[in-house]
This record gives sequence, structure tokens and C-alpha cells, in this order.
Amino acid sequence: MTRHLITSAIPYINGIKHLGNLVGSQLPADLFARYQRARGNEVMFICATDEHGTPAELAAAKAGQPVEVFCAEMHAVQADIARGFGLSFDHFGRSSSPQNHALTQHFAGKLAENGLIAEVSERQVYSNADGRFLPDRYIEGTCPNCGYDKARGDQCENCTKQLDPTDLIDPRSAISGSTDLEVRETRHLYLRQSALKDQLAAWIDSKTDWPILTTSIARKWLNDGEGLQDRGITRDLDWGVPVRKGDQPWPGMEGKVFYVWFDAPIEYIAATKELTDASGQPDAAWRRWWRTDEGAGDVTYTQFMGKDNVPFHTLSFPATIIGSGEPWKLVDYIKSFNYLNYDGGQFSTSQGRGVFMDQALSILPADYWRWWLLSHAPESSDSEFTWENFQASVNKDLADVLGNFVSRITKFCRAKFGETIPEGGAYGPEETALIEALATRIRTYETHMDAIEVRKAAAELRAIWVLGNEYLQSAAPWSTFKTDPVKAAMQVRLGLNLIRLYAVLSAPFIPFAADAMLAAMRTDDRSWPDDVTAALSALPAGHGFDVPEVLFAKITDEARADWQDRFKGVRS
Ligand SMILES: Nc1ncnc2c1ncn2[C@@H]1O[C@H](COP(=O)(O)OP(=O)(O)OP(=O)(O)O)[C@@H](O)[C@H]1O
Ligand SMILES: [Zn+2]
Repeated sequence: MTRHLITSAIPYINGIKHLGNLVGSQLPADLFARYQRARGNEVMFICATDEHGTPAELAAAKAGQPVEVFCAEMHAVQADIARGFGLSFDHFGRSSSPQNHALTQHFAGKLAENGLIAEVSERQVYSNADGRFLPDRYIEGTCPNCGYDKARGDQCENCTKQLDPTDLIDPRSAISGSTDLEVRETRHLYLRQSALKDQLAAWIDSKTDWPILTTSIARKWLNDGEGLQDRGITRDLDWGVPVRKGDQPWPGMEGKVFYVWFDAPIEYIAATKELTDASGQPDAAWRRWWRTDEGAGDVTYTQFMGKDNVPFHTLSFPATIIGSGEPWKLVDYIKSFNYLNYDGGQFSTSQGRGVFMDQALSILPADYWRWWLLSHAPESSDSEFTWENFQASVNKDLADVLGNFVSRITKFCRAKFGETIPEGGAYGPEETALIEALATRIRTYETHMDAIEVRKAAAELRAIWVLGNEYLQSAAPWSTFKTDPVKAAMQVRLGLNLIRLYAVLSAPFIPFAADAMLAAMRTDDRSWPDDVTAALSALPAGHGFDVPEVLFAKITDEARADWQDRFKGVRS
């Protein structure tokens, strides 16, 4: 048994996530977690909401709620939708938890002790009307790069250029609209990433098996321009983790909070403590996942995220971990994703463009989405969601191949032998060939799943389903039955056992359908088919079963056209 710590990039709290967010982080992480559990390994699968920062404050203001209330409600909404998609987190935490406050302050204190925090006096925009500084998105104005007049203090959405609040032309407060602004001196903490550059570069160089997407983004940030820059880790805001040096006050930093990108990844650790605290376990229970000196030496840690999150996970968070000088677990493998685009454009939360997770669940079961998204995951390049492609893939793969197999074999057996697995007959050459082909493909499937090659694993799984259909077609128990009912019984018994086998293999991709298949076979036996021959006799003659309801309904052209129309605009 191996031990797997798995984290998904934590979704931001400002709204309901879209299908791009899902396939770029939480869903492939869930696939991997479910697979590792199915192989009998010990898994700790962590996700959380990312709750600090100006977008959360602005979203709360727009909703007319105190930010704490907004975040608590939105966390509950996101947790509920995650359950709807079958995301099997061991814990779905909150970056605003007391556990994360304490750990974030702990790391900052250690970094300061080790000389890796610099106090820098800098010029920030201050609003006289609002009586406060205006960091990041609290300030809007005209982009100096493209002239867009709604550029924000951290970035221009139009040309994507990263900005500083002081770069904006004709700046105004995003809170009050006031232009009565001035630039004032304020002191902030910087994480001295540049001092760790060589260590980080050597560490990245040692990761020869990582996806090119991951290492190329890390190298770009390490080397482009003047190389890895120090990073501001504090802000003049109320909402966030108060700046403290461990459990001590930090003189000169009163009233400031840590920047959201400093505390967010620390929440992976804190969320694990949230889990064990909630069940009254001692600290050793979470520390055995995170401290290499307290039991995490044999843990394999895998992170999942979209490409824009890669710099923080390859450089900033490792700088925090390494810089602490303490034996915290560093990530072993970073699986990153390109972007999923929507019907010729980008998904956008702020512009309400695309299909959002709640909407997706309101029109079709989770497994339809899980299957399409995973089998089209944007691994080697960006990929695109189109309704035509979605319809074709659901209808062909799920309805025609897997669903059809289950329906044909169960209905035929009920008609000729009743709802009990029939006895008699022995395997012939066709069955031996099928078992050999299955064994080869299942071993390949495992290889792809171990390597987190999501698309390849999906293709292999589909090929495994196809083997069953091909066997059924050529063995044709409905014809065999007329001349040799004992042989037909053997074929049907094999087919019904294949349903259980398919449920076990498919569960990481389509957990709800897998549950329905196992329920129809009246079994809880989820043992992994290390030995295919043995796996195909798990359900003995005489074992009862039920013909399941339609596993996957086909998507009609009318439904597709209707959704295409409904989701072409902007979410109101
Ligand atoms: N179109 C996309 N395709 C794949 N992954 C994406 C896409 N957009 C965002 N992601 C990833 O989704 C995860 C959650 O993102 P987060 O909640 O921070 O939203 P975001 O990055 O602000 O995106 P958006 O503003 O589009 O919602 C991150 O790992 C991010 O990299
Ligand atoms: Zn611009």
C-alpha cells in the first residue's frame, strides 16, 4: 500500500465555477484520488475555497453582504455542487479558517527568522473619500498599454497585462468611484524569492518527469527578464490573515493582512488540520501527511491546477516551504492543465460566459459531464467545448458502447434464464482471447492512470468497453441459445461479470453509473481486477441481479439545440 496526498487548486470564492475550472483542477484530482483508493492505497484528498483578496470583498459588497457572511454562504454553495459532481474530497476546507490563520502566521515568522522577509516602503494609492488604501482590484482606470477604460489595479482584462495600481491613467476608486486619490508611502513585507532562486532552479531541474507545461512555466518565471522577483505578501486590507510573526505581533504591520496568494496554498496543510480537528484527532493525524519527520516520508504528494496557477505552486509556495527551514512535505508531482475554451471563446466567470457547474447539473447527470470533460481534458493544448462534440461523445461512448452493453446482456438473460446468473458451460477459445485482450488493456489503463495521462486513460477505458460489445456481437448468445443453451449460459455469465468489472474500472471516471451497475449486479465487490480470470468469476451462478434503468439516455438534437441557444449569451 502506498500513501497519496492529493490537492486540487482551491477555487476562488467569488462565484460558482465553470466547466473550465472543474476540468483544470478538481475533476482530474478526483479521478486520481478515486483511482488510488480503488487500488487499495491510502489517500488524503484536499480542496478548499480560496476566500481572501479584493475580488471576494467586491463580490460581497455587490451582494450587499458582510464578506464573512458572503464567504460562508458561497462555501456552502460550492461544497454542495462539488458533492453533486461526486468530487470525493476527504475535506473541503476554507482558507479563512483559524487553522490557516495560525499556520500562515507561523510560516511568515519562520521566513522572517531565516532572513527571507524584507520590509519595503512603497508608494500605494490612497483614497481620501474612502479613508483607505486601494490595492489590486479596488482601483480602476485606463490601461496604459491598450487604452481600455475599465482596467483594474492588478491586471487589464482586455489586454491581460499585469499592472500596478499606480500604472493606471485617470484612476478611480472601485468602491466609491472617487477620483480624490493620492499616492502615499506604506510599508509592506516581501518574500525574498530571489534569495532562493538557485535552490528553486535546482529543484525544478530535478523534476525530469514533470509535464513540460509545468516546468516551462516555472523556468520562464525563474529566468525571464531580471529573473525571479521578490513578491509582496501583505496588503492594506481588513479581510485576510492578520500579519503576525508566528504568535507575536509584527511591529509596523498593524492593521495589515497577508496577500491572498501567500495564505492560499498554506490552506492545503491547514485544511488537513481542519479535518482532523473536526473529528477530535490529535495533531499527529494531520502531521503524518505533511511533516517528513513525523511520518510523511513515504507520502507521494500530487497537485492539480490550471496553467495560470503554476508559478505560485512551482516557485512561491515551495519558497515558503523551503524557506521555513522546517521539514514540511514538498510536492512530488504537479499535474497542470491548459485551458478549456467554450464554443469559440473563453469561459469567463466575471463575464458569465460558458456553462457553470450548477447549470450543468441542472440539465444532465454528473457522469455525462465528467466523462466528456475528462476524455477531452486540455492536457497537451487548450481544448474546446462544443455542444455537438459533447452530444456525439455522450451518445457514442456512454449510450452506444457502455450503456448498450449493460442493457443487452441483462435483458437477454432475464428473457431466457431469468434474473439469476445461469450455470453450466466452460470457456472456449473466444473467451480466452477476450480475457487476454482485457488483461493487456487493463494493464495499459493502469499505466496511464498511474502517470495521470487522463485522455489516454479515457481512451483505454473506452477500448475496454468496446471489447465487451465486440465479444457480445460475435458470441451472439441469442443465436447460441437456439442450438446450445449451456454455452449461451456461459456467455451470459461472463457478460454479467463483465458489468461488475466495468463498474470497478470505470468508477474513477463515472462514479454514479458505476454505483448503479454494481447495485444492478447486487454486489459491493469493488476489488480491482489484478487477475482478470478471477475477476470474471466473482459473481457465481445462482447470484441474482436486476435489469437497471437506462444508464445513459441519448442527447437528442432538439435538446442540444435548446441548450446551445440557452447558454450562448451571458449569465444574468
Ligand atoms: N478555462 C479554464 N480551463 C481549465 N482550467 C481553468 C480555466 N480557467 C481557470 N482554470 C483553473 O481553475 C482553477 C480554479 O480557478 P479559480 O477559481 O482561481 O478561477 P480563475 O483562475 O480566476 O478563473 P475564472 O476567472 O475563469 O473563473 C485554477 O486551477 C485555474 O487555473
Ligand atoms: Zn490593456
